Amino acid sequence: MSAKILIVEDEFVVANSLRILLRQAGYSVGGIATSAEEAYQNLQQDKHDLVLLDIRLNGSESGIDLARKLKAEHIAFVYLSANSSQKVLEEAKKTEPYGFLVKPFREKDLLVALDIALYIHKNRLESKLRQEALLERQLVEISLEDSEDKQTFLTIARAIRTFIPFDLIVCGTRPLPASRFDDYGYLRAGFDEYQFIGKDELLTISGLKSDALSTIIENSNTDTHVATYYNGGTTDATPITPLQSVWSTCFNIESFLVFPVALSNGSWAYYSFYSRRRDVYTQSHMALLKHLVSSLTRVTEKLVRSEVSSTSAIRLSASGKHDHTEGQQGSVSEFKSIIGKHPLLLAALDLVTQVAPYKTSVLILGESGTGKESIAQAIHSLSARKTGPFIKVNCASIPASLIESELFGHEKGAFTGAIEKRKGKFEQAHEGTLFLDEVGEMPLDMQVRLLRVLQEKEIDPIGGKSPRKVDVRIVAATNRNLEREVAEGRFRLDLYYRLNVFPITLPPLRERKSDIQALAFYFANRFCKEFNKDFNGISAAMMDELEGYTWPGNIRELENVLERSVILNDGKSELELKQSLLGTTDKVPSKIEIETLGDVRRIQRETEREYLISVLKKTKGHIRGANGAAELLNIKPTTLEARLAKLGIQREDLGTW
Ligand SMILES: Nc1ncnc2c1ncn2[C@@H]1O[C@H](COP(=O)(O)OP(=O)(O)OP(=O)(O)O)[C@@H](O)[C@H]1O
Repeated sequence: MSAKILIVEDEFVVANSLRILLRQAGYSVGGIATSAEEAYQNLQQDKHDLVLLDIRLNGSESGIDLARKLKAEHIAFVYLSANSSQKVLEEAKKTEPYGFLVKPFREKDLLVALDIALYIHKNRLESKLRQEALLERQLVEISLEDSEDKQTFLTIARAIRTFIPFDLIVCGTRPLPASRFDDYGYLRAGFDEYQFIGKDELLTISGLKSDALSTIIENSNTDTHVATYYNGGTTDATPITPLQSVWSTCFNIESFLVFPVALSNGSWAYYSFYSRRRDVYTQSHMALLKHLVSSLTRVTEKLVRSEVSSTSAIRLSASGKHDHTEGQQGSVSEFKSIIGKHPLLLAALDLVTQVAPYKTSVLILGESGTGKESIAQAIHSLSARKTGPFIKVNCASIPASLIESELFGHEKGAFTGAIEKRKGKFEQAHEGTLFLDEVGEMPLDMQVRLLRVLQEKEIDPIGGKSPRKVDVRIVAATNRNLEREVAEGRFRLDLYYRLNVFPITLPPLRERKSDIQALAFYFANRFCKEFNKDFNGISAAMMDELEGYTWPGNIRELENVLERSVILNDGKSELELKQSLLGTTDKVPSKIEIETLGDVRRIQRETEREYLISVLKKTKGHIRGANGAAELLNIKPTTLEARLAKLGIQREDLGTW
């Protein structure tokens, strides 16, 4: 059955020619609307698969206003606009369109954009519906479990977090008498680590006296309405209550969302999701909660102990002594080697758990060394394909002439030098995951072939007689800005959309500096074990410098710095930087140009080289034995020899002593 499309366009001539074109291409056109209001009526009367949307429309609402509603209702839409100013594009981008075409466009571009939009929509919708059904089932199961209230709330929080991100989740009932404060919550302290926050904790963290908190509560009996809040403003202009202000200030909150649930005894329970990031909450989060309201009510009834007091208030049992930390870091074992608790990292890991079980293609974006490969591996390990192969292809390192045979394989004799049949990476990854690293570097002609494989799910080995079916999940990664690559003609738009079904962006290390210490200790421990040395901590000066540096090479660079520090350490004292990261000591010229990751690596190598040469000079070139360089450095002679070879250090470099 052909997809049904609604055209929302205020210029009749344009709309009519679109209608003709779409019908010729085999689509069914449900109607033409000239304003957002008219479009809305159309959509309520009739189900459409996709909306083609102009930004400037008749009436008070723009295409972008309409898009927000479409997004909340999971209706696919593609913008068609003559307006491509940066400001409009940015506003439009926030609505997460399925495509954007700038008028005038070619017929071919429109048809490709529609094909891709419908593909993405089908994939997103399928995974969303499966996930919603899963969450609904989880909530029902939680409502049947026999556990204590605090634990029940934590289980609810854990189930919801991949759908509605939060750094702090709070629940409470209203009306709330000033004499009693029953709200409580969990602060997310790691991927699966939560800290309980009740009245005592809030008083300690806020520094408020009990009386002051009571006054705040008296003035905070919120109305029973749904709202999202952005950095001080609210979606419906309702003022933030003093109590919400306290939570926000104490935990550096930038945006929050409140969802009330009506209880059978006439009172209300409130769920508040707080985030340290701006503009996190959207209408689609609200739509999800509304969709789940019956299972959420059921589980909330269980959560709220019906202890009807004289004021007929409901009490949430959050009193008594509490453990401060519930759950444990890394209970999802696939994440055990992914260190960090920064909200940006946790948000990315939540997306990983959300998408991993499905076959959906994933595009991992992030600068070099941010952990893209580690995340690709976690996606594989969390999927049903985990027992199948995980095959990596680095698209940047294969010469253009070999990439086709590398990916698709060849038959014996297919070309000069093909002395035997060879399976390509796609076939090797059958029933597993193919990780296309640095996909932005793939030559354009290979992009066409890759797109065909993704569409047809079959490969054509070079010299083969017929195509072969392959069942492969694609996870691609790039450190390039693919949108810019598309704009500059180096990356195909259709492949971009096909790969970008589920993007996950990893933050650079300089944006998650609070993780540097944990990462540094993790790497220090790992390398000390590897080099068989005792770990005696990291000096305060070194830690200051690690935290002050901007890390152009991200986690990989930090890992290298720690490896070098461990090698250069005597195994008896704290780790130190033998060379400033900022290149400020006299060994490195102060006006050193550090522009690329290559520069960073070069400087690291030079520093290590100089240090090892200076140690070897002290030992008069002796590596082994008592007072040899290996003993001074407290590493195995074979390890030192391997390092010397890697750094190209030879006897001549030591000069005379
Ligand atoms: N969160 C993390 N915790 C601990 N180690 C990490 C983390 N993220 C990455 N690493 C380590 O940092 C190094 C670089 O990570 P990885 O190779 O996954 O980065 P990448 O983004 O794929 O790099 P590139 O773009 O250069 O291919 C690896 O040794 C990896 O194990």
